[in-house]
Amino acid sequence: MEYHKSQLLKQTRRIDSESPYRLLHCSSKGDKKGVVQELEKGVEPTLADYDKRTALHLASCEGYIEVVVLLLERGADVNSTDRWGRTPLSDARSFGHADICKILEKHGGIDPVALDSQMRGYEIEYTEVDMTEAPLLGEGAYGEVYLVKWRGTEVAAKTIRSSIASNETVKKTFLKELALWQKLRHPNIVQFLGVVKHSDRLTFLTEYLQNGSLYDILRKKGRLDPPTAVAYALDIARGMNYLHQHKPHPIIHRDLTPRNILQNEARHLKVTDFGLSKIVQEKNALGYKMTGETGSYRYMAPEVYRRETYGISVDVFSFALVVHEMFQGGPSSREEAPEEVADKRAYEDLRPPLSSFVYPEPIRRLLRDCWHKNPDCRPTFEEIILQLEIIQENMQGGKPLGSCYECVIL
Ligand SMILES: Nc1ncnc2c1ncn2[C@@H]1O[C@H](COP(=O)(O)OP(=O)(O)OP(=O)(O)O)[C@@H](O)[C@H]1O
Repeated sequence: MEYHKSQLLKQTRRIDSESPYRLLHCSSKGDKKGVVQELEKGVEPTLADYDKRTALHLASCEGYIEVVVLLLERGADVNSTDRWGRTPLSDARSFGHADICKILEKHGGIDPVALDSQMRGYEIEYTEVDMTEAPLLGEGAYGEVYLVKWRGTEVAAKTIRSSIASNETVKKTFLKELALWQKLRHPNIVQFLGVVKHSDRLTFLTEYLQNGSLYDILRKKGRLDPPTAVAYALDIARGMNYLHQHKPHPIIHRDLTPRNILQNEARHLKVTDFGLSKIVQEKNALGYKMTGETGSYRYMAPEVYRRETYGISVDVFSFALVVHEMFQGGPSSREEAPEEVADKRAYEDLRPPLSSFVYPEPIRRLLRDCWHKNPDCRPTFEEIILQLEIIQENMQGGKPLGSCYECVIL
């Protein structure tokens, strides 16, 4: 950026060894020794030039990692903003210094510039949403969901608890996930509509799905008949395939459960709340924090539970458990605590039973592949869709599906 160059030139001209601005000069040159000398002379690490640019801004945009660490250790303000409203993290991002970004983020660094540009285009005026006497649709780990009217249409308003949203890092992560969600469009992905501006709480709108969650449906109806279960499985797999094939990077849901799958009036299922599970509901003295462990225990892939590195196939594992529940009418090992179930799956390789009375042979095969203990052996959603389409065709064509005694279609 041009202003950085002219900035450096101006600074170089006016620097002499006695000037406190030598701290800025040394930081912009990566001269760690010089920075130490200046700080030891008593120059404040928060010193800024007339553009309000600090030593941390300069070291961050020039990519001097050691100087960045040193300045942070000596009390530099990680979120000081310059005349253009940029923080050191904004600079490190613009110049592609990923390592420095990580360090700044670890110290609570935020990037208001990026957030602003992400927010633009999907902000909804508070006055456009009538939340008075809005009926409550449900409550989850992050907050409540209300049925509201926006531009004459019924939509769902998700409010995020202030105990979560008041933590700047968590809020930033949330907004980042929402910015990503905003770009997605697929018939099996719940449509994100926007973030409500000037609300006293962090609130966002999504399309409203009249029939509620798959969790509610299974509680009401119990076991689904095989053609319905296969049609639902296809809906979920198509939505998930869209997420996994997202460019430039796949989107991992991390918390695919019957509660995060909703049904519309036409009885099609749509996946919701992906990525939000990164913000785990674990409270410490500072509020909610993020940990490596994400998602609900009952549907958690063993590698996630063991806190190993993981990839997109964690969602395939969860998908298998959701499909299993649709045929069975609810989760297996209901009496056991979810964490205990996850523990047994991770360390004893335990999986739910696949009775031949309930599960047609091709479904049994598919589920075994999908919850395979080796993540690399699990099929992709693209492969799952192909298999489910064949199963569906055979059902519609009246071909016997194998040893599912209750559901052979003749
Ligand atoms: N877009 C929507 N349309 C209709 N109902 C919804 C919508 N979003 C959520 N709900 C209802 O509100 C309930 C709470 O949703 P929320 O996403 O906050 O939590 P959850 O998914 O049930 O649980 P968790 O937060 O642990 O994932 C859901 O179970 C569902 O019944």
